[in-house]
Amino acid sequence: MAGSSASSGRPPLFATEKPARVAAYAYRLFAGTVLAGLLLIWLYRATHLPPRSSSSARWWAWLGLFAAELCFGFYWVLTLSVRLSPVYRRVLPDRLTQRYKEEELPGVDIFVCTADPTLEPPMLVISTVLSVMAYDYPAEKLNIYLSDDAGSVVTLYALYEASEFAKHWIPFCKKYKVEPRSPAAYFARADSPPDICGPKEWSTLKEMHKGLTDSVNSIAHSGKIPEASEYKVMGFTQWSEDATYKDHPSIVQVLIDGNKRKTADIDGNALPTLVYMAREKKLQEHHHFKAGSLNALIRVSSVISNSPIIMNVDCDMYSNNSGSIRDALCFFLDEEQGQDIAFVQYPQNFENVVHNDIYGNPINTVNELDHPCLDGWGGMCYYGTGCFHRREALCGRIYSEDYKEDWSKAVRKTEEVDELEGTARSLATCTYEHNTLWGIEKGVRYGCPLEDVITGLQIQCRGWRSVYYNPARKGFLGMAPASLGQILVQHKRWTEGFLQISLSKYSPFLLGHRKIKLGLQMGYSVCGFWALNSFPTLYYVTIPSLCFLNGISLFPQITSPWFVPFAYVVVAAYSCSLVESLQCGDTAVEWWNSQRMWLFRRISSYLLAAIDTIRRMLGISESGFALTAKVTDSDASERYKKGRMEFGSFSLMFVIIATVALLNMTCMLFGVARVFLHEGATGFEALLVQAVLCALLVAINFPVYEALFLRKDSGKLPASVSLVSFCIVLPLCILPTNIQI
Ligand SMILES: O=c1ccn([C@@H]2O[C@H](COP(=O)(O)OP(=O)(O)O[C@H]3O[C@H](CO)[C@@H](O)[C@H](O)[C@H]3O)[C@@H](O)[C@H]2O)c(=O)[nH]1
Ligand SMILES: [Mn+2]
Repeated sequence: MAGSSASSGRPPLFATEKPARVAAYAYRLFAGTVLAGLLLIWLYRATHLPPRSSSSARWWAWLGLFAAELCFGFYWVLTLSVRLSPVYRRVLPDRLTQRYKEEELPGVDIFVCTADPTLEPPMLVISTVLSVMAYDYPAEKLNIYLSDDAGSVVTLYALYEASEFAKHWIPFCKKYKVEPRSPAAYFARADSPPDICGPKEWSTLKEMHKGLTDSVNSIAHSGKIPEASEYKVMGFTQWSEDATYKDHPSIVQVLIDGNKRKTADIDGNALPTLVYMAREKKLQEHHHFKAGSLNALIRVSSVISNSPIIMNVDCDMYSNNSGSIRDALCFFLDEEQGQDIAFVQYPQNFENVVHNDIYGNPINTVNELDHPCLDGWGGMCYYGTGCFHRREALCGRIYSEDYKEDWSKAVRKTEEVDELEGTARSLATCTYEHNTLWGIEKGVRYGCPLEDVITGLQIQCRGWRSVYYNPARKGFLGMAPASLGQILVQHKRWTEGFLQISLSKYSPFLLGHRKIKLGLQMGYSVCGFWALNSFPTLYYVTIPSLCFLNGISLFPQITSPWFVPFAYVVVAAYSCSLVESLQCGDTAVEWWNSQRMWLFRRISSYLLAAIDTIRRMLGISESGFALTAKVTDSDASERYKKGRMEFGSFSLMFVIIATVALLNMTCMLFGVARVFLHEGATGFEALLVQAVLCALLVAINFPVYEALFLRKDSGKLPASVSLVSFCIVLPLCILPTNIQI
């Protein structure tokens, strides 16, 4: 165990553990053998280049493979950074309780973001809000802010209803220590009351929650709020008829003023402060998506509560662990090791993933292996949700050793709520940031679809550290997209963001030079260069198969000693990945599914992201933020549960996927037929590796063939995609390969 707070004489509030040394050495040894295999492959490619004169197609194909293998090799070296040096954190919240009285604990501001009441239903949003309102933390110290980028009256209505329901829900949670504290998640799972709770109390609350759900859903459906007078006196009056999602004034409404204690729960206890904010939007002003709303929240909260700790979650990511605030504080408040910690990131876990998820959604290996390694290098990334920040660090402060945080500093500039709301509104106008450092040096960064990662990197480059905390009871649960199209679009946005960072002056290697460790720079680049995998992968899954069809051999014969490094690298890499996956809790089917998703993402999302990034760098296009839908229609969600991939509509990404799948099937069928007809079984000797590669690609693409030929439901691949793919595959397969290029 590292880091005892020896000099302060106080026992530490958290512990850091490293795996046994022998495991680390064994991994290094293994990595060394794979590296040796890679070097031999490169050597083989360089020394066996076919003469150009005999077959120029073979020469070109060979060169391309060499380039692809060089790329894979370098990328693999980068990925070593997320396998060496993991650390695991454990918190000791009992010590925190012993050391700090409740009134000495710091204030915490929690930000929840939503942007569209259709894609993000208000009921989902308020379930998240209620879950964070019910944290096991003194209500006077807790302030919840909801940013509604749509400026939707329906969302405010839902939040108002939630504030009423909270008066019953929070005391219930605290009295019976229920988990999780999202009422929707709780009632979906619990079918009987907690032990000491009477059935009447439980069923009354359950009914009340059902009433809330029905009323919010029906208002969301109709888009009209009830005429009843109570709603008119609130911020509802501020909506004018012509306000739209993209054009509306700033609205700040304090729904529960924790300071005034006018509003108490049914037991007479204080409730956390609850604020609704819709920042101003104008068509001609760039609003910078989520980053813009987070920065507006930082400013608005600074005049209302100004807590030294800020936590932010996406609207679909409810708190699943009521102890998370205290856990996170163990890091910040540790006298010896906490001074330079800027943020504590929790992993992203999903509530809606099914067993043997077809999209490989459980990201267990990333959560269990990659992230602890980033932490080991001193800098877990900021992933935009489920993250506790030190306000000062988020607002641009450079770390210095003599800096001491004043945890009790929360200020409230005025007692009058009207005045407060007025000041807060002026901080949420779209002109406020003109000629300021907001979005550049202050707050969350603008101009990148991955505002979170670049912001985290910048904070680390200012001398701060971050930690990763992955407790057994998950801190947060969100919604994973459950349709292929949505996943690919989401990954395209992320990949574009990562590549943009990697190719800019904010790249981890440039910005982080001498500021963060080399291992961390490489760790960032693992995702940073996702996009660059796209070209070699696309090459590897098409050219060797086409060459197989045409009888062009590109790999050593199975009897040649050069076959050994190829076989070793592939078998070693894939078995290691399978073992890791199983160790982290995935099933073998999930591993196989995630390999398929890797392939799909690389040839579609990553490829288009790379192309779009180049276009953006040339000034041809601008990056946006395609919101991920959090609702799936019921047929589609049934298909998801049955493990059917959801295609449905025409998209360029589906065309690429279908084309690669069709191409491989054609090459396999006609390639095998050609060898047998012309050369007999001995003809396979030189083509065996390609035949196996082609067969594996056919096997992994099985769901695509199903969607192309077998399925009748509305999630199959549309005929237009099949048609375009056929039109591409056909000429490719009959293209003569003996032309001199
Ligand atoms: O203009 C916008 C767009 C989005 N959001 C909010 O941002 C969050 C994330 O959007 P979502 O569509 O769910 O994107 P995801 O791809 O699921 O988000 C992941 O990736 C984002 C970066 O691309 C991070 O910001 C998120 O935290 C991370 O969960 C949601 O709460 C949205 O309401 C806004 O507030 N304003
Ligand atoms: Mn999301």
